[in-house]
Amino acid sequence: INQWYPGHIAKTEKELKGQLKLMDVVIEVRDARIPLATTHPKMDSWLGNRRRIIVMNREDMVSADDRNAWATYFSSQGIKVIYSNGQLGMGTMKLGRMAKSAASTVNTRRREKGLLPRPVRAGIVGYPNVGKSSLINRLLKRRMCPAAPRPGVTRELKWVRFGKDLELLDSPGILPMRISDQTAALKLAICDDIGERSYDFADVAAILVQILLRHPAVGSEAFRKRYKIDVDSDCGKLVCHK
Ligand SMILES: Nc1nc2c(ncn2[C@@H]2O[C@H](COP(=O)(O)OP(=O)(O)OP(=O)(O)O)[C@@H](O)[C@H]2O)c(=O)[nH]1
Repeated sequence: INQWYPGHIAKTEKELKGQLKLMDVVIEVRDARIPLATTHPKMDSWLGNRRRIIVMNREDMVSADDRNAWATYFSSQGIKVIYSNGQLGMGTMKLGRMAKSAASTVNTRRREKGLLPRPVRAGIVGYPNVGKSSLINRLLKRRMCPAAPRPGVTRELKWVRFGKDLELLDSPGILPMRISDQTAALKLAICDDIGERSYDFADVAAILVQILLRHPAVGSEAFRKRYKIDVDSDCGKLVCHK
């Protein structure tokens, strides 16, 4: 899987850091199928002491067992997660409430300094194509940002009021992709979270088949049933060819 141009990564990183500075609370959207592959190792250091809420989007694409397992995993690290469906808008009201309460210290501090309270500023960030725009549209119940099934379509900066004490950055912050981690990159390609031009479609398909053949819940029997092909000792490439 190809690396982005270094210049492109540096620009995205700079843009993101500028946006993060403006946020009281950061809503990080991940793909619930591959939550560890849809974050960046530098995320913690970029956040500083800003509060973070992790949104596991595309909850419709994972089983209840997997949802519970990930929730347990994150809560053991003291991280709050919320599941959402950007298409149907599930989880968005709760997210609004969580964002407000996560950043309530902003106004405690302002009051201590004798300042009037101001709306809490929340921003949505995440990898390309994880569902950031869909989620913002759902939160705002309007189609403000273009939601497209194509990675990397959004830009520009504007705050939008959400209720009387929350403001939302209307354009999502895009995390620069960590393509140097090939295991993560492969998962992104498989889940269609990365542009098709960045990888060889046939190679990724072959690896996916290989993974599925070895997976206890799938295996060669599933291939036999679904595609009516015999795949016992075949490699992924051969199965794709069949
Ligand atoms: N199945 C499913 N699809 C979703 C969900 N949320 C978003 N999508 C779809 O995922 C695709 C990407 O959604 P976007 O909202 O454009 O993603 P984005 O993160 O804003 O993408 P960029 O602006 O390219 O960074 C669209 O085709 C959405 O319809 C969800 O919860 N479940």
